[in-house]
Amino acid sequence: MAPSTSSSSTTRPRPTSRPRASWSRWPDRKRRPGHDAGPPSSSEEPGRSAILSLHDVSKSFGALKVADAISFDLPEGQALGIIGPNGAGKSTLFNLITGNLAPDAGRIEYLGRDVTRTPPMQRCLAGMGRSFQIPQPFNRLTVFENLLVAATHGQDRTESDVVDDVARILERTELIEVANRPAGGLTLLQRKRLELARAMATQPRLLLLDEIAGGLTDAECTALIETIRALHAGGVTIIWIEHVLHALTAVVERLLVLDFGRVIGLGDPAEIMDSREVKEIYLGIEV
Ligand SMILES: Nc1ncnc2c1ncn2[C@@H]1O[C@H](COP(=O)(O)OP(=O)(O)OP(=O)(O)O)[C@@H](O)[C@H]1O
Repeated sequence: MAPSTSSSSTTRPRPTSRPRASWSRWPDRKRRPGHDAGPPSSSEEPGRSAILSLHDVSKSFGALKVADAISFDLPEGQALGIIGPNGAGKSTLFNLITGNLAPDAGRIEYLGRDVTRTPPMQRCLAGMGRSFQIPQPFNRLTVFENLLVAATHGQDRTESDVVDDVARILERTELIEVANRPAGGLTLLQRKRLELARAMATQPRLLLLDEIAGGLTDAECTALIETIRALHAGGVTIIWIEHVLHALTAVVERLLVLDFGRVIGLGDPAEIMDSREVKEIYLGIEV
């Protein structure tokens, strides 16, 4: 499919009980980028420790290899874009990073700790936030209530503890005007904003965005880019899977290209977009 939008689905885990992680208070969420704890992994940028490192991570579904010895470091504070043809394994990679899938081989480090077998909820509590390709808010709850749930679920915070945070997020994601509207009645752009806001309400240090610009008009996309840019400027590390390339390259500092579960390119966005592999495999241009 041409790089623009995508329609394949991703299953969202629904809140169930309220698991208490033994290290649910780790790390200190007040710390900002550059004040990391734990032994740093090697990073491609000297002086910036890696918030996330993958070492030869592999995953197969039966005979289909969807992650093939994937390795990379993500320096804290960076925005990394992930592109690749449909079925390349991009959402699977997110599921491996967040713990929704277990790798067959390899190691994943987050904030200097081995989290390869750590359950998704504990990774979320440690600051991994995620938006899903298909927004699935609680439709009968208002926008505000959706954010209250996201901000308190599984955490030691009550609704009154999070009200100020939620109000700030409503402003930053431009949802204030619809705060008291049921999520089921929102436009697509508002649903995308709510998806972003719900991820932000979990207080992420690392924010994973899965095709959040898909299906938006150019004007809506521009508005969303500005919101994501502002979040990134506030210090949040981002990994963003996107087929809307102009949106992605307006924000990210590095691009990773996946094809059949393999990393076939990683580096400066302009150089990556100009590479033969991307032109031939992803853009379908004969070089
Ligand atoms: N749970 C699963 N069981 C079996 N096959 C799966 C499963 N999840 C994904 N796949 C397959 O793995 C491959 C990679 O899927 P994935 O959703 O990660 O690709 P993607 O790059 O995100 O694609 P898109 O751009 O269309 O969203 C696809 O062929 C898909 O059909």
